[in-house]
Amino acid sequence: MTALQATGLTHRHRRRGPAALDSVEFSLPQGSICALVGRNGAGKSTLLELAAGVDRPSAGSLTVLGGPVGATRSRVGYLAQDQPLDPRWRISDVLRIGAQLNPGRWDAACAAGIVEQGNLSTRTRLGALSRGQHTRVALALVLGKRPDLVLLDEPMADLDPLARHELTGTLLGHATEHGATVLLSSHHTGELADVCDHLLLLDGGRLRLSGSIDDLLEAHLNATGPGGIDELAPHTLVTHQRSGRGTAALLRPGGPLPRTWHGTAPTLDELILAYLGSPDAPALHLSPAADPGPRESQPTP
Ligand SMILES: Nc1ncnc2c1ncn2[C@@H]1O[C@H](COP(=O)(O)OP(=O)(O)OP(=O)(O)O)[C@@H](O)[C@H]1O
Repeated sequence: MTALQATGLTHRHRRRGPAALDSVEFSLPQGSICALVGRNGAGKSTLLELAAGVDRPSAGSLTVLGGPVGATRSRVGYLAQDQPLDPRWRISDVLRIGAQLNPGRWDAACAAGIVEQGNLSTRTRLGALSRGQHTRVALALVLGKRPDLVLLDEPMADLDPLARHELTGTLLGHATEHGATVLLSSHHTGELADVCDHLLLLDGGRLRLSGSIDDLLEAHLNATGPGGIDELAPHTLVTHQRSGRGTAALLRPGGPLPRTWHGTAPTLDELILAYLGSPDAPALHLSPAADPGPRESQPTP
């Protein structure tokens, strides 16, 4: 089943303003853990807000857990970038409200466990917490709901490395145990390969890369060789650099490399940086396995 399906998804925050999302199309299989990446202002938060039902798309459609956004909201957990929790509340108030708002779904032990892991007393007021501790409590509220779809807007930004490690483990444990789908935005691209199996890369409101990370990496090569890029004509160049010894390129192979060239598999970090640094490289959308196969599209000027 598809957890999230966007068709022609377009959103303007102001009626005549620029499109924060422009004709975005993707489908995210249930159970996937998807990284949502892009530069500042790329449209990541906007996409998460639409999926969470905070805002409605200006055009196109978004299907969540097989239904319209409003109909499935009780099964969706959303952690916004600015978590709007009252600083006067104690942690115990948050856990109580979580239980009240989610009758029949609330996992008190899971929520309490996330709080305890951070050595936090439930009597502490939210206003007395550091940003990272505040994020931990907000995550307890989101995961305690046992959501089928977890939407996280830069959840790890304020966390120390150990807390990041612990909460990533908790998140993956939740996803595995409940077959939940996770969509998380992040600027920590180096850490995503260990956590995620799918990727959505947004740039200026347009989707530039989508698909399973394994398939996307397999579709690219780091190529180095003594000649210039004129020797790489059958391949789709994403980025290239001339150095003293020749040329280094990240490309989509369109056949074997020239004999004097050497190819290695890129890392996810290299792939993301290459696309972010090359706004004119053509987009690549690799559909989930059940669909007919790769669709390539040229960016619209
Ligand atoms: N409430 C709003 N009113 C008007 N424009 C907005 C609003 N929220 C976002 N935008 C604009 O929409 C575009 C996408 O913003 P969005 O917050 O979705 O980007 P982002 O990828 O999450 O960025 P960041 O990495 O900085 O969090 C930006 O140009 C931003 O200025």
